[in-house]
Amino acid sequence: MAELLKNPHTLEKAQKELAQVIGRGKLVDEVDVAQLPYLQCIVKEALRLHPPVSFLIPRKVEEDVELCGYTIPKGSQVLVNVWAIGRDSGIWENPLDFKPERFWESEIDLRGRDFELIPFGAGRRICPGLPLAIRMIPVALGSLINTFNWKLHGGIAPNDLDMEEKFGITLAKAQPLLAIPTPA
Ligand code: HEM
Repeated sequence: MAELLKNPHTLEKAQKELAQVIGRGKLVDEVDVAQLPYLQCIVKEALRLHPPVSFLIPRKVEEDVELCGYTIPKGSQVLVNVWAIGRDSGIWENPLDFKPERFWESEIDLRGRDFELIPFGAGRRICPGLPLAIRMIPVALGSLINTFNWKLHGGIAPNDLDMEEKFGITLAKAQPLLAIPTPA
């Protein structure tokens, strides 16, 4: 929601897609999501820039491993910084821009298959809540933006919205988002 309110053209584009596919003012149903590719791109882009779990569960290396020219000795603890991967300019063009369109023509998926986008982790300890989350996030977000018009509290201009983050076990917005809904 914060990124959508910071980037009103993206919000408008998502609302337009929803209006065309399910009709303005309606709640999104799980079956609608497959027909809402832009909404799905928004979810990917939000999880790329703001992964709620910024470090994966630590892994321990069971035997010496050679990886990309590095030797990782047996017994090492490996911490995977998903937050940094999502902002790596060697992988993403203009990584700090919120640009859901980067996923339009892309096959990159967030189910742990493409290591540049692993907000749910990967492998044996991948998040078991993934199937629930990837169904519920677009339903909840899509319903919020399709049934209400939104503006920032206190007349804050979109560009001035404070997006600072607070690191903890999960990543949170340092300043809570204050947004005002009016019925669509
Ligand atoms: C946006 C939503 C969510 C995100 C981004 C997320 C992300 C993650 C990540 C990154 C991990 C660590 C995976 C790894 O180290 O490879 C994890 C683990 C876990 N998640 Fe989630 N999660 C989400 C929602 C959920 C939900 C809805 C549930 C439960 C209903 C859940 C339950 C768990 C559990 C139990 C683990 C530990 C799994 C293990 O250690 O074997 N998560 N999650």
